[in-house]
Amino acid sequence: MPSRLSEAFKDHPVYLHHKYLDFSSVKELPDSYTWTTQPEDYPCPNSPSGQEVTVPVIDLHHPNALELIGHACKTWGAFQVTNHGIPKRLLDSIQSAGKNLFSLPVHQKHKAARSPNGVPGYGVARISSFFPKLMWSEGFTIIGSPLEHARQLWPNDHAEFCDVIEEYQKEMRKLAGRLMWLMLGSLGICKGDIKWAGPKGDFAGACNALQLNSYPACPDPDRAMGLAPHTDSTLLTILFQNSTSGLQVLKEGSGWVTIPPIPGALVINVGDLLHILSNGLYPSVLHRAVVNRTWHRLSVAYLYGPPSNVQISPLSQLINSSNPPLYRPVTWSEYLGTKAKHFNKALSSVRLCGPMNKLQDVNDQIVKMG
Ligand SMILES: C=C1C[C@]23C[C@@]1(O)CC[C@H]2[C@@]12CCC[C@@](C)(C(=O)O1)[C@H]2[C@@H]3C(=O)O
Ligand SMILES: O=C(O)CCC(=O)C(=O)O
Ligand SMILES: [Fe+2]
Repeated sequence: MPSRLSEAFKDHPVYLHHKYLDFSSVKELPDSYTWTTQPEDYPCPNSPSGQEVTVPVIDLHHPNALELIGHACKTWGAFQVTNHGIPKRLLDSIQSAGKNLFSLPVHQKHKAARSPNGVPGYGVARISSFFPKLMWSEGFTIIGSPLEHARQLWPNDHAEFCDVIEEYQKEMRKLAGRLMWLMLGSLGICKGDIKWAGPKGDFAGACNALQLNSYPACPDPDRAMGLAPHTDSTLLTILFQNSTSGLQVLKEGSGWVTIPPIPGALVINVGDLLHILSNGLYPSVLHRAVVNRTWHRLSVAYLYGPPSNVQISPLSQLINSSNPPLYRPVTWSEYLGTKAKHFNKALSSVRLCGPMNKLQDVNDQIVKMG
């Protein structure tokens, strides 16, 4: 069983046999990037009442932030936060760092290519192998220090990139710990209840991955897909998006709902491990990224999880005779391996027999496309 995050995929290599595209030179969408969709893939974008719906925007200094977050996790599995303490300067810097990286020539980016059974490096989303068509995006994954790959990208000139990434990781770690206690607090869980949060309750052993996503402007956006529908295999994900919209979440009864970029705000997604920890009370959110004809879009996802060897299972405080545990214990590394093998069936594959009609995993509704 792999014990480190960077080894999570060693038993599930992904070989993607295709030439990387120089997106900027493509004038017509190639067939391999053309997604054919059925009308039911696009459920009505507004609520049945005709009212516009959008995920809650929560000021972290609001006196009722805890309750607002609990409600957002239960009903949406996603929300935006403001007043989160991440300086605007750092958000601007991470955006420039991402822009510099993705605007390098294709052959240069390939020098930092992700290996088939590895996690860090440049490449297409790992979930690509589950879809017959390619996604109109490229990504760069960082686990721990960015140094090794940054050196391959900029042999003499990587210090600034590394400094920004390291500061971003440090600030995100603090924010993720804060959000964890707000989310857990809203479930009635207190500091002493989570042993792996460590003696200071700062989740010092938590693991993370940083994913930079680039979505170039696309000649035929209605037939392309930036990032296919998926849930994150995390406790929570903190997502920065530039000023171009594209992120959508699936909301029951409303269909795909766009999360509009708000300057300075960050998007928080509930991941599969929080789904398990909360025994399904906070369901992980199915989301995707669409593309557009005019604007380049950049997003930076901070994927946050427990120490890789800690077993995550439904919290005992949430279990009683009418609420039996719905999931078996699983480590983050093991779950990532399961996801690499079963993708949208990963959550059901760790589910214990239970009242399936009471709670359906969001992944069971995953949209068939391609
Ligand atoms: C920790 C991780 C979650 C992730 C796989 C990874 O090892 C690093 C990349 C992450 C990411 C980002 C884009 C979407 C996603 C589904 C993918 O293909 O790579 C997620 C993975 C995940 O949450 O399962
Ligand atoms: O680009 C986005 O908005 C979504 C990115 C995402 O879902 C991810 O990196 O896991
Ligand atoms: Fe995601």
